[in-house]
Amino acid sequence: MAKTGLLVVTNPSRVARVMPDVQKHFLNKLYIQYLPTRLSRLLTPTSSSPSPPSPAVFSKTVIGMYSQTLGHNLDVAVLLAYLKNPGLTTIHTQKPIDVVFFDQVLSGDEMNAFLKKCLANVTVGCTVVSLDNADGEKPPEADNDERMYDNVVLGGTFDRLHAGHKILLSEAVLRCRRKLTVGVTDESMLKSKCLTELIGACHQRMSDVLEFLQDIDPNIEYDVVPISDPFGPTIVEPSFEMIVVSDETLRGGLKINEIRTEKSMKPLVVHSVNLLESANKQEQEEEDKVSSGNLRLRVLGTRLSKPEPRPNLPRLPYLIGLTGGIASGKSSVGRRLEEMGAGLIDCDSLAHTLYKQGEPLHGKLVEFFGSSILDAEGEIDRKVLGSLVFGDKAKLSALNNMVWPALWERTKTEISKLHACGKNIIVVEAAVLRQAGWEKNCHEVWVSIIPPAEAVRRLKDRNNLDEDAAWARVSAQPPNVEQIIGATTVLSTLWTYDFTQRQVSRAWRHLHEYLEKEGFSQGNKL
Ligand SMILES: CC(C)(COP(=O)(O)OP(=O)(O)OC[C@H]1O[C@@H](n2cnc3c(N)ncnc32)[C@H](O)[C@@H]1O)[C@@H](O)C(=O)NCCC(=O)NCCS
Ligand SMILES: Nc1ncnc2c1ncn2[C@@H]1O[C@H](COP(=O)(O)OP(=O)(O)OP(=O)(O)O)[C@@H](O)[C@H]1O
Repeated sequence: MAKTGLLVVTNPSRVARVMPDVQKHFLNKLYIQYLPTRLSRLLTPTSSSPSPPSPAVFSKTVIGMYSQTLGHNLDVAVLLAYLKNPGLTTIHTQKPIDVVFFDQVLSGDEMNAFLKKCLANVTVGCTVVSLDNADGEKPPEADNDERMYDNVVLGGTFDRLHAGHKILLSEAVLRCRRKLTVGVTDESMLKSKCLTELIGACHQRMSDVLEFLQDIDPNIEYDVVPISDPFGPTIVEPSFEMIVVSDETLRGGLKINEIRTEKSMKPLVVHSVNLLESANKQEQEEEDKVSSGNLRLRVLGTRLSKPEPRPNLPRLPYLIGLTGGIASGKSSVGRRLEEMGAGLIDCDSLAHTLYKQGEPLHGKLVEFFGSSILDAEGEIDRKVLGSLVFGDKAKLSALNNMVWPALWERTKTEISKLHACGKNIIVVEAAVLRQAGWEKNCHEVWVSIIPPAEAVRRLKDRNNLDEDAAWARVSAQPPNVEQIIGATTVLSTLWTYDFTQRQVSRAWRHLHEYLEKEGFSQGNKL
């Protein structure tokens, strides 16, 4: 079950040291509360100090704490409400806390008193752990930019909210007194992003941002809005005072100010944060910075969802429908799976055998389309047939209605043959898997994707098509976002052959783990 922890730190430089102990508790979410004044202050509050420091002084501390949790695969949220309002005596979290860690040795009484008095949301069996870590590391320096603003703004895509995003959002919250507006890019702005198909829906990203913000400081007003250009509300709303950007988006902030000045609006204070570098690059294809693109790359070849139950199918042979757009690399993925031990059926090649003279389909097609589709030897000329159906929906659908059922019958025969030869996992590679409704005949679907522009490039190379003809082919197909709906595994052949191989190996390994866990093997070799 998902577990949530709270790490109470008195020395923020010690987070990295205590993380391995925290990890032993199998958490998936970790709140961090930095208490610059000692715990005893929270337990026996006196009147708050006459002039608490500006929360902005904690900027480097907060950034430092996020950096120290990198590589631990945990959803971390550094709580800011208490740092902004030292008079608060209770720590609020949206998720109930199952375990509280302290970065210092405390008595059982002290820890239980903290649990009772200072935490608003704990589970019934919440436990406390005192992590014995000697002092040593110096706390980070305070930030000397102490300015705060009533109205702060920032923007982003915020896919798979990561530590870089959280730093940016925290910088805004620390400096915001009243209202924070966050622009979240809608689908129209994502076309050029790598693996754009794997970016979450705009409403989901907006709700993740809002949940994070309400966790770290529930005491300011949030307005999270979709944006469909790089400026969002910043060029129409005069009340904004400060914008938070990073080194890489600084130019966007400056452009906003150019436009505001042209429109006689006060320019924004542009607060820029350094890019957070990645601590654990897992693939050489990843960027050096912490990024959503890296997280999307890591998803390739993993299991995205549980397959829908298929009570209509025998448990073995286990059938994987492999599909994807034209030139997306289906065949090369299929071949790799075959090398790893799967049975492979290439429906495209199989279809060609059905067109041969003597096959029932041959006669049916001649009857429907006429003998003009035959070549001198009496074989069906697929090019001529293609030209008859291309651009004529009714004819294309008539052809499909003849070919698809016959092709699935032949596929079933091939499946039986491969199973009889000992293949318990069989890959059915078919470009038309979805359109023909064959996903229901398979236990699960895997999809290979590449950006449309790359498909065009490959078609020009491989099929000698000109640019327009290549685009016509690519555009006639269902887009990648539709192809991946319900797929358990997504792969992409956009990078090197070696990276494709690593994705396929990962997918094959994860599939075996899943099949073993679900009892598909029943003693059979998979
Ligand atoms: C057009 C914009 C909003 C699109 O956002 P983008 O797709 O880059 O968002 P993404 O989710 O990748 O990142 C969001 C923000 O976090 C920053 N960020 C991302 N990774 C990191 C990191 N590792 N370290 C620090 N900051 C990071 C980005 O630089 C960006 O500022 C952005 O690029 C931009 O130009 N921002 C400046 C202007 C602005 O904020 N406009 C909207 C105002 S509502
Ligand atoms: N990293 C890569 N992994 C696999 N294939 C790649 C890669 N890079 C380029 N390609 C090329 O992409 C082209 C398309 O691959 P393939 O024939 O496997 O696709 P396909 O989806 O089966 O195509 P189609 O449906 O058009 O028959 C091939 O020419 C292949 O060499």
